[in-house]
Amino acid sequence: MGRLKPGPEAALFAQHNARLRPPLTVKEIPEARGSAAEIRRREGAALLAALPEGALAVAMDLGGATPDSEELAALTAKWEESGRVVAFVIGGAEGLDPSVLARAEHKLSLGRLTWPHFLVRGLLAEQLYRAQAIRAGHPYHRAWRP
Ligand SMILES: C[S@@+](CC[C@H](N)C(=O)[O-])C[C@H]1O[C@@H](n2cnc3c(N)ncnc32)[C@H](O)[C@@H]1O
Repeated sequence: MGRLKPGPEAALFAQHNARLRPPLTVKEIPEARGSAAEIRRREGAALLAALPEGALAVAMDLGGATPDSEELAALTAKWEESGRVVAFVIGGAEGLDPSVLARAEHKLSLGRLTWPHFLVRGLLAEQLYRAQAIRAGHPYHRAWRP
C-alpha cells in the first residue's frame, strides 16, 4: 500500500531489489481515506483487484508464520516451483483487511514487531535476496549460531 517517495526507504528497497533475480515488480496502490474500518475495506478491495490472475498471494502480516531465513529459502523454492506469479501483499497503516488475509495462501510475518509498511518493502527484498543466496550457497548468508 502507498506511494513510496524517494528517500532512505526507497533506497533500501532499490539496493536489495537490484540484486534479486528476477527483481520484484512493485504495484503501488494509493492509500484510502475514511474510518480505520473503511480504509481497510477500500484498500483490501484495491489490493485484491491488483492481484494478477492466478497469483500465489503471500500476505505480509504480523499474525503470519515466522520462518527463519533457511525456512524462508525453502518456502520460496516451493513457491517458485508452483510456476505461478508470487505476489507479496503489504498493507497500509491500518493493516490488511480480512478479505485479503482470506485470499492469501500464505501469511508471512517478519517477527512480532510492527514495522512501517514502507520499511517492510525493503526488509522483504533483503530477505528474498538472502533466500536466493542460501539456495545458491552464496556466502552472503552466514548461518553460524553459537
Ligand atoms: C504499520 S503496519 C500495520 C499495522 C496494523 N496495526 C496491523 O496489525 O497489521 C503496515 C503493514 O506492514 C506490514 N508489516 C508490518 N510489520 C510487519 C511484520 N512484523 N511482519 C509482516 N508484515 C508486517 C503488514 O503488511 C502491515 O499491514
